[in-house]
Amino acid sequence: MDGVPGGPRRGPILSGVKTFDDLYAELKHKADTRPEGSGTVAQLDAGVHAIGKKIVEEAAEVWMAAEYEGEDAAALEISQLLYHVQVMMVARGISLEDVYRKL
Ligand SMILES: N=c1c2ncn([C@@H]3O[C@H](COP(=O)(O)OP(=O)(O)OP(=O)(O)O)[C@@H](O)[C@H]3O)c2ncn1[C@@H]1O[C@H](COP(=O)(O)O)[C@@H](O)[C@H]1O
Repeated sequence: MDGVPGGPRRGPILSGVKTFDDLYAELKHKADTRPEGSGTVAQLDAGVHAIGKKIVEEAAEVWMAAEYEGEDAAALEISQLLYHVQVMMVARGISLEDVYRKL
């Protein structure tokens, strides 16, 4: 996603790895440009209700993986939950700064 406005930003620890901020910039870019075949665009078109259901589903998968599976499986589910939360942010026009201000 090099060349996408707003990202990528590489820190010393996560060199070469997509960060939370990178992903948000990528999803925002997808929303703005609506490329063919983008799952994110399909999710955005499905709407806030459908995205919300996906968040709940992924949150349950995080819980189950954390309780019954290994760290790698739990990390995968957490990454998917973060993705769907970001899709919701883009759908509702909530920026990273809006959220960071609440942390
Ligand atoms: N990080 C993600 C990501 N995490 C999760 N997902 C979606 O969420 C689903 C979660 O997996 P599950 O196993 O729960 O899915 P499932 O129930 O089998 O899937 P569905 O039938 O609900 O799609 C995946 O199938 C993906 O559709 C993601 N989709 C996209 N990304 C990243 O988002 C960016 C934009 O993606 P596109 O919009 O597809 O180009 C790219 O960098 C992608 O790597």
